[in-house]
Amino acid sequence: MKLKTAIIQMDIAYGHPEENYKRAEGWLQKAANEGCQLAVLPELWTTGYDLTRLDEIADREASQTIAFLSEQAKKHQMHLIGGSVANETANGVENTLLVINKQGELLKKYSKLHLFRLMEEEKFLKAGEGDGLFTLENAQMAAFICYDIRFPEWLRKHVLSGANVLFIPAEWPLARTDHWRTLLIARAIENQSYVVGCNRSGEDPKNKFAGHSMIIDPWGEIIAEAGEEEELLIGEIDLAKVPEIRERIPVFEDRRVEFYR
Ligand SMILES: NC(=O)CCC(=O)C(=O)O
Repeated sequence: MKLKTAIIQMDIAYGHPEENYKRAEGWLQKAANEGCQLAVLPELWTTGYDLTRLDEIADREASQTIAFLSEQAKKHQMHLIGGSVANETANGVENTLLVINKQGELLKKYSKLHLFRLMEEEKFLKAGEGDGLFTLENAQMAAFICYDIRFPEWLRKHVLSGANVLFIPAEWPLARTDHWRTLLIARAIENQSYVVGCNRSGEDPKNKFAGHSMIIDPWGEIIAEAGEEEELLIGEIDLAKVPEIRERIPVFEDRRVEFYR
């Protein structure tokens, strides 16, 4: 199965959800015009990191964003890894990723497991407690959010459950571009899986962001990589490559878990 995939490396209007819905609508139209079957949005794309105003701008139960993405998915017949949003729940505000299929159905909500202190997430957000697994087009996939990629054991747990396409929406600062690129490539090589990292571009009052979204194949080869600026990045995910690579180097057969359980 092959999936023509669009990464929407957009700039985000700080604290302005209505403006960001408009921007995302424009980018999704462009992805549809290019014949993409799946599109990925960045982390916290409706609000950016305007965390001190979450009481005004968070999306209650992510309902407005789910309605928006569902309509867009149906209109363009495109699966959406709908980035993440500030999701106001009874538990507090979570940083929640949404997966919507092309029929407009919500397949998955995943709330960021590891909160990132350098951007004060722990002061304003509640950490999630669920996994990132979902099935799309009969293939098992998983999604994570930004800082989560620094925890290889978390991604590996999903790969051992069968996921072999790993999506990572992010707001990763320019100051650590090398970490972003290196960690994404490493996660692809060690898990012999596709890695699709969707970062934002632009800046907010505290950070300039790296861009450099990437699609990396299970051998670790970069299929597509964006620059720092806004861009619609397109590449193909070919699931047949996964068993091919796992046969070439049978890492999963060679594990000796009795020594490192
Ligand atoms: N939004 C984030 O989780 C940023 C993570 C990050 O910058 C890092 O270095 O890790």
